[in-house]
Amino acid sequence: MGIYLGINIDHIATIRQVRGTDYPSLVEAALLCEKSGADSITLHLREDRRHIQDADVEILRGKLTTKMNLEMAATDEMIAIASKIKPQNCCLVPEKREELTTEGGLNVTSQISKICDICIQLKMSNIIVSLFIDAQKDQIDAAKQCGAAVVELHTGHYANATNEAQLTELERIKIMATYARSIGLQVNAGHGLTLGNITNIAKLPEIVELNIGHSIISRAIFVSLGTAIQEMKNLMIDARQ
Ligand SMILES: CC(=O)[C@@H](O)[C@H](O)COP(=O)(O)O
Ligand SMILES: NCC(=O)COP(=O)(O)O
Repeated sequence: MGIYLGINIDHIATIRQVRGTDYPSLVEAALLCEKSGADSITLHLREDRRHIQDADVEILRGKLTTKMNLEMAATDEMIAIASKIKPQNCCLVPEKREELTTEGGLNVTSQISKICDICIQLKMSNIIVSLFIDAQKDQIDAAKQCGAAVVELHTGHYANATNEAQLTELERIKIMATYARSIGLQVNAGHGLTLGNITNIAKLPEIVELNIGHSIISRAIFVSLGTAIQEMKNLMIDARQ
C-alpha cells in the first residue's frame, strides 16, 4: 500500500512572524509543496498564534488543491474556527503555552466525554477527525471510543531517542500501529521525523500518512523546498518497497 506525505508549513510562518513581514508567502509555499509531491498540507493554529494566523487558514482553504489538515487544541475557540473554515481534516493536539514544540500526545483517556463531543461537532461539518496521541493502547482505545476516524501517533520520543532506546520506541509504535489498525482506525504518524530516522517508520505497513515539517523546511535552506520534499518522499516510497 502507498504512503502519503503531509507537509507541515508552520515553520515557514515562523520565519514570517519573527519579523512581522508579509513574506515568505504561505500560499506560494503550500502550492509549491503540493506541486513537489505533498499529499496534504498541515498547519497548526496555535492558541498563542506564534506562527500560523487565522487569516492563513482562511486563505489557504480556498487555495489548496490537495487537503488541509488543521491541527488545533481541543477548545471552543478552535472548534468554532474549524466549523467555519471546514478543512478536510482536523487533528486535535495538546498545547502548552510555554512549550518549544508539542511534547507529547493528547491525553484522551482523561477527557473522553469532551473529546467525544468535539468529534461529533467536527463530524457535523464533514471534517475527518484525527487525534494526535502517544503510541499507547489506552489512548488508542479512548480515541476509538470517542469516534475519531484517525490517530496520528506521536513520533517525537522515537525521533529524540538513539540506539537501543530508539529501537524500543520503534517497536512500541509498530505494535500500537498494528493494534490501532486492527480496531478500524486509520494510522498516521509524525513529529520530529527526518531523512535520518524516516525509513524505519515508513516501513510500517499500517501507517497511511506521515506529517513532517521542521526537518524538511530546514533542509530546504540548502537544497530548495521542492527538492527537500522529493528527497523525503523518495525515502518513504523506497521504504515501502
Ligand atoms: C502537533 C505537531 O507535532 C506539530 O504541529 C508541531 O507541533 C508543529 O510545530 P510547532 O510545535 O513548532 O508548532
Ligand atoms: N503532526 C506532526 C507535524 O505536523 C510535523 O511535525 P514536525 O516535523 O514539524 O516536528
